[in-house]
Amino acid sequence: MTLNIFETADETLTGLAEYFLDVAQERIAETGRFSVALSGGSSPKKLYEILAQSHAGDLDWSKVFFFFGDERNVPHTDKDSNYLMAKTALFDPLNIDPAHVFPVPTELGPEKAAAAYTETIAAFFGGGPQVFDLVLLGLGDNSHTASLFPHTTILTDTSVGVKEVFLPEENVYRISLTAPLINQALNIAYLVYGKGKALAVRHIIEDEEDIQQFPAQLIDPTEGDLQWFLDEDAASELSE
Ligand SMILES: O=C1O[C@H](COP(=O)(O)O)[C@@H](O)[C@H](O)[C@H]1O
Repeated sequence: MTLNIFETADETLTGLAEYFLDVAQERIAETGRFSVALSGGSSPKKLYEILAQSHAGDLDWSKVFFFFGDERNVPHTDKDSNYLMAKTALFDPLNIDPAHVFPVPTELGPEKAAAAYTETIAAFFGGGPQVFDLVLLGLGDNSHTASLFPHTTILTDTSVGVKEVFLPEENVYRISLTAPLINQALNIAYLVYGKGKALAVRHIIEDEEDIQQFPAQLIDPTEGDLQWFLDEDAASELSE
C-alpha cells in the first residue's frame, strides 16, 4: 500500500489524474486496452473534469473501457446517478464511444441489474479472470467504499461479481461490485479529501479490523497495487 499525501485537494486530484493516465498508457502499451471501474459520489467529479480538460492529450481514449464500481438504483438521467455524473464530466467532453461505457442497467431493478452487470463484466473478460486494470474508489465518512456499507449483507459475500445492497436507513437499494471482484484488480486507487473523512481514513488504514463497522477494510488486493491519494486534511488523523 502506498500513501500519496498532498497539501491541498486540488493537488491530490492532479496527482491522481497523472497516476490514472500513467496506468492507462502502460496498460494500453502492454495489452492494447485499459479497463477502469469508476467511483461515484461527489469527490471524483473534479477528477473526471481534470482528465477531460487538461490531461486528455496523449492518451488514446478510444482504447479505454469504463465500468462502475457502484451505482444508485435510479434511472441514468437521475441527478444521483453515478453514470450521469461521469457522462457529464468525462464521457461527453471526451466524446467517448458509448460502446466503451458499461453503465449498471438500473432499469432492470436492483437484483436483475446486479446479475446482468455480473454477466456483462464476465463477458468483457471473455470468461477468464476478471481483473480490472484500475478500480477507483472513494470513502464515505461512515467508512463505506463503492456501496459496501456498514452492516450490510454484501460484506460477507464471497462471490466475484456484482450484488444489490439494501440500505435500511435510506430505504434504498444500490448495486456494487463485491469486495472479491474489486480485490482482483491490477491497481486500486482511493481518492479521499477533506477533514470530514479523516477519521474514516484512520479506521481503514490503521485501526483494528472490524469489517462490519469499517467496510473499506475489505479492500486488500490479491496481487495488485493499492494507492491512496489523500489531502493533508484527510490524512490528519493518521499517526505518521
Ligand atoms: O456513495 C458513494 O460514496 C462514496 C464516497 O462518496 P463521496 O460523495 O463522499 O465522495 C463513493 O466512493 C461511492 O462510489 C458512492 O456511490
